Amino acid sequence: MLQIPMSTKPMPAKETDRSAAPDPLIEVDNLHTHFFGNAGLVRAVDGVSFSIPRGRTVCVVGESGSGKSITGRSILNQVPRGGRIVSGAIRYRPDAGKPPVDIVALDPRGKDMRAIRGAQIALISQEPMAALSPVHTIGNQMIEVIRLHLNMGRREAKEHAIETLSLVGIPRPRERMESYAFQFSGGMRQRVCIALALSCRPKLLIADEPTTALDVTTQANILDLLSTLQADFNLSVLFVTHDLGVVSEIADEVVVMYLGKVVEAGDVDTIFHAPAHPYTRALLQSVPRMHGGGTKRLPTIEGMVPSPLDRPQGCGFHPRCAMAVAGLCDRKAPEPVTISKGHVASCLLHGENR
Ligand SMILES: Nc1ncnc2c1ncn2[C@@H]1O[C@H](COP(=O)(O)OP(=O)(O)OP(=O)(O)O)[C@@H](O)[C@H]1O
Repeated sequence: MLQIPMSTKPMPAKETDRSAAPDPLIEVDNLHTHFFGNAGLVRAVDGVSFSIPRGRTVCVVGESGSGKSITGRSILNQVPRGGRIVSGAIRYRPDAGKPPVDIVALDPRGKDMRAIRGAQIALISQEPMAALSPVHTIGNQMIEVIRLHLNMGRREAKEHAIETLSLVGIPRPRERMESYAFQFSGGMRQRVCIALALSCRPKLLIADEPTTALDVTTQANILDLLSTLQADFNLSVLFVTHDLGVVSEIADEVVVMYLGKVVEAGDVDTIFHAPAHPYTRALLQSVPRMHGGGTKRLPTIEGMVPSPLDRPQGCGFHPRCAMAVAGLCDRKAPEPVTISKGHVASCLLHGENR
């Protein structure tokens, strides 16, 4: 069964200026990231393409194992042990109008990638304790990162760290510089992680389920904070989540993944109100509604996500798809089809796939 937590607002709420910037910050182009384990090859990311506009939030959604996190790690050029990017491009354009840097072409441990990771592209994840050192004060951790990337002296870096803690809503930030991670509550600790991630004023924040471990009120506060910071710093955010309620509140664009592939992508209103892929429709139907649902049982998607080691032939979703056509969907792999401007779906029932 899908793990999509109850949200108080399952429908889109975000007002967005859609005069889209033509020059995206990041273009992921036909990316393949694989793991080479004893059990076999796992195509965690299997030909993924999408872009992240400047100052916008792109939410990546899908069931567990669909490749959301590994897509984020690939953009950081920090694939976990046993895996690597095998092909594709990740074009990063820090300066609009200038030629991009291909992150895939950079040595993951080299100087150029280290100058980007953490400073220009930063990560916050579900577990703040994993990102924070238990033996160094918050202040020292922030000062170290700031000095490493921003060429500041210790005193200037300290003031910059205090200012950043204040920006994320840490009370008495000068005093709290002396605290250790365990001395903060869960929500405050996630704020500290956001401060650490934003301390070098990155252009892209990769947020991997950052609110999943938090209670509903703290989650809402953190989402509000991210929206404010995004507007203040023209930050782009890649937000990885299971929770379509969260997506409805924060996304500009949505990328729906299944078995390592993008099955549908488009702006948030289109994905919520005119989804084209049966998987997206099934995900949306499985979200509990606060109003109008009566006592009817909630629909869920039949079946389990197949093992990545034993992928179905044809469309990966066909064994669970209510609309699958025998002899077609179990044989032919769908290509992405443009449904309307900015709206793409990979389904054999659409466009040239038919
Ligand atoms: N360190 C690893 N070693 C081997 N395989 C991995 C590793 N990390 C991820 N994978 C595999 O890559 C695929 C994609 O994993 P990923 O973590 O990106 O999924 P996800 O959509 O983020 O899921 P979740 O929501 O559960 O985090 C899965 O099949 C997973 O088993």
